[in-house]
Amino acid sequence: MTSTIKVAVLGAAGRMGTNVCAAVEGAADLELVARLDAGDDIAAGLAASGADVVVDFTVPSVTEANVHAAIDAGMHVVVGTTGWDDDSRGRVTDHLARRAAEGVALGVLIAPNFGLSAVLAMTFAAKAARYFESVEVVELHHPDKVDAPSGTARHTARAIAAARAEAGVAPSPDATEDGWEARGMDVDGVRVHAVRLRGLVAHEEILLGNVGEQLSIRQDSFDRMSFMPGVLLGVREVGGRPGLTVGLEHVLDLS
Ligand SMILES: NC(=O)C1=CN([C@@H]2O[C@H](COP(=O)(O)OP(=O)(O)OC[C@H]3O[C@@H](n4cnc5c(N)ncnc54)[C@H](OP(=O)(O)O)[C@@H]3O)[C@@H](O)[C@H]2O)C=CC1
Ligand SMILES: O=C(O)C1=N[C@H](C(=O)O)C[C@H](O)C1
Repeated sequence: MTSTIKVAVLGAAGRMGTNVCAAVEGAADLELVARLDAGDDIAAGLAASGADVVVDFTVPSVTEANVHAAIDAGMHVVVGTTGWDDDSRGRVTDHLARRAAEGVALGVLIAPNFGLSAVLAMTFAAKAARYFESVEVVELHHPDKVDAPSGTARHTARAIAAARAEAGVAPSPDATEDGWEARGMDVDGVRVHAVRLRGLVAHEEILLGNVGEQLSIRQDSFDRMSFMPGVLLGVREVGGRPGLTVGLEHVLDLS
């Protein structure tokens, strides 16, 4: 008989956390052992839970501390929260290496987006990026989102920039002088624009242009249920992937 994976959810009362708790409870091979949220003692709650895997959908200001607490507790981690950069990811990699040296092999998966449509849109955009003179990213979200641009848009822009650099493609042409906020945020040389609109959930469009033609790659998450298959896949897979993995595309083997 195979044993169930015990799961603790951080940010359990939030928009994503609520859905994750329900998805875990609905999966026969998973067991929800803790719902922790703001005001809880995360380290004590994790220690009491006996979780195998911790899922974090909290806020950018606390997610890194939560991940380190989970690693200290000897638990694998699946992270959907945004706000990560090279420095914070590096500290997680170092912490995992120290734990591995102690004989505790743990996996952390940080995925800016767990939606299949979003992961595929990012992958297709990176593949197309070398063939177009211009490329820009537009992300569109609900107005209760605390950060901008989205983690997905940053991840998309980074992947596009890396693909263009590898192919030796010139920067997108732009005659605008410096200081024009309307041109969006420069993420590794790719312009990213953020829309906040009541009624939206999570959406992204990547625009690629050449003389006389345009390719638009668009994905829409109309419901947070769209993220759940990816989250559950991450929970099932993270224990078999020691170290830090960034992006669900690596778990899906789309890279
Ligand atoms: N990777 C992906 O596929 C997706 C990622 N996201 C990201 O997930 C994150 C959460 O989004 P969303 O659910 O919409 O946000 P919510 O604000 O609805 O949920 C966040 C929850 O975390 C709680 N929280 C705050 N501080 C702590 C803490 N120290 N410990 C534990 N819990 C805490 C909040 O409590 P309180 O409200 O009381 O402060 C709240 O209940 C965001 O970064 C978002 O961008 C969202 C959707 C998909
Ligand atoms: O806050 C959200 O809602 C979302 N956040 C993630 C992001 O910033 O990319 C993922 C998705 O876009 C929904």
